[in-house]
Amino acid sequence: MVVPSPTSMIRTKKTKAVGIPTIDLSAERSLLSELVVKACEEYGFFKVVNHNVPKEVISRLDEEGIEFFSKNSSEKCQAGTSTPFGYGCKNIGPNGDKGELEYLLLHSNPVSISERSKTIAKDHPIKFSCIVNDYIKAVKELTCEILELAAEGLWVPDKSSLSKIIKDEHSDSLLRINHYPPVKKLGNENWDPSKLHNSNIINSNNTIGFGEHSDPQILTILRSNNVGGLQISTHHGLWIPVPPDPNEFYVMVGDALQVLTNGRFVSVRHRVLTNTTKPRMSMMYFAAPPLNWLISPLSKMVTIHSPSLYRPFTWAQYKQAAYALRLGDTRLDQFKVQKQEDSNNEHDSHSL
Ligand SMILES: C=C1C[C@]23C[C@@]1(O)CC[C@H]2[C@@]12CCC[C@@](C)(C(=O)O1)[C@H]2[C@@H]3C(=O)O
Ligand SMILES: O=C(O)CCC(=O)C(=O)O
Ligand SMILES: [Fe+2]
Repeated sequence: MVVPSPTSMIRTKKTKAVGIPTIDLSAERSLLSELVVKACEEYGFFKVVNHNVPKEVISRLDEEGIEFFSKNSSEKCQAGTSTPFGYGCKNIGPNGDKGELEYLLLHSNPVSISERSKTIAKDHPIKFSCIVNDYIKAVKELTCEILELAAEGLWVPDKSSLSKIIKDEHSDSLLRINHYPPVKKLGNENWDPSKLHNSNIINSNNTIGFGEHSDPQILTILRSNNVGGLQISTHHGLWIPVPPDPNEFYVMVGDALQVLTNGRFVSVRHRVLTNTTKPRMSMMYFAAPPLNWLISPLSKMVTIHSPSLYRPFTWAQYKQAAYALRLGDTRLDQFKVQKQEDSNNEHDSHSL
């Protein structure tokens, strides 16, 4: 069932109740597929409960994250500076984006994990890789289950047309563990508005942990400790705080799924604000296609009345475009099919 969770209910100025959908995966399948499609259409975001990811798989990765981030900075830097994989601190991506966080970014490939484990967990690399692999295996199964439900709900003839992209052995999926140390509220005596310029301070209480963006991949499966800060933007541009829940997962529609569904699902824009007293730790599985996978709307999503909105591109081309842009940029614009009138106008202006 989709039930707006009471803690996530907030009221806009027009006193409209807005709640994040929660989907109980133990419900009946035909109902579930409808609910997944509805949540993906309305928010591009929902929470799943009764997800079958074992508690120990989650708690063991949690412990590894806590142990790693409690090390001193020179020890953490030995994990290799993020280019893009390894340890990163404050710098997000290659184009000058910054946030009040540190993170570990890993490729989901077991060979890559095994290599990275030697520098991330020097004294127990094999244990660390097993814990990471177990977590990835479990969340990958959850991702495939959700993608199969989505395909069923969209009445796509081949129910595996989305999940098979993630199941491919060359899938470019990633795992990221983010750690947001608390950022103290500025006392009035320190309050210098000139310092606001170009900084991550958005008001006197919170700083930006991770700036507004959408995830480029197909689906993101997110889990965090009990400290909030994540916010999602509704299709109307309203920011909704997401209540933290260490036992459950949140699911986000990414840009690639927006294309595969020909815009019926829209990737969710989100951001993280830091807490003033407590550290937030979150872990994201970014489910992605193989690099050479050609991404274009599923044929069922293209009709005479809803022609393809995007031109086909490979995941490698999309990644290249994403990495050439800033975090908050809308990268999909570059891949949109131009409307007939636009191209006519363009033609007119050229011929002037
Ligand atoms: C600024 C950037 C960081 C990012 C790559 C990018 O150029 C634009 C997309 C960003 C993002 C957001 C979701 C997770 C992530 C790993 C990804 O695939 O795209 C990050 C990239 C990153 O942190 O390297
Ligand atoms: O840390 C979070 O809760 C979300 C981080 C995020 O959006 C990302 O890493 O892409
Ligand atoms: Fe994100």
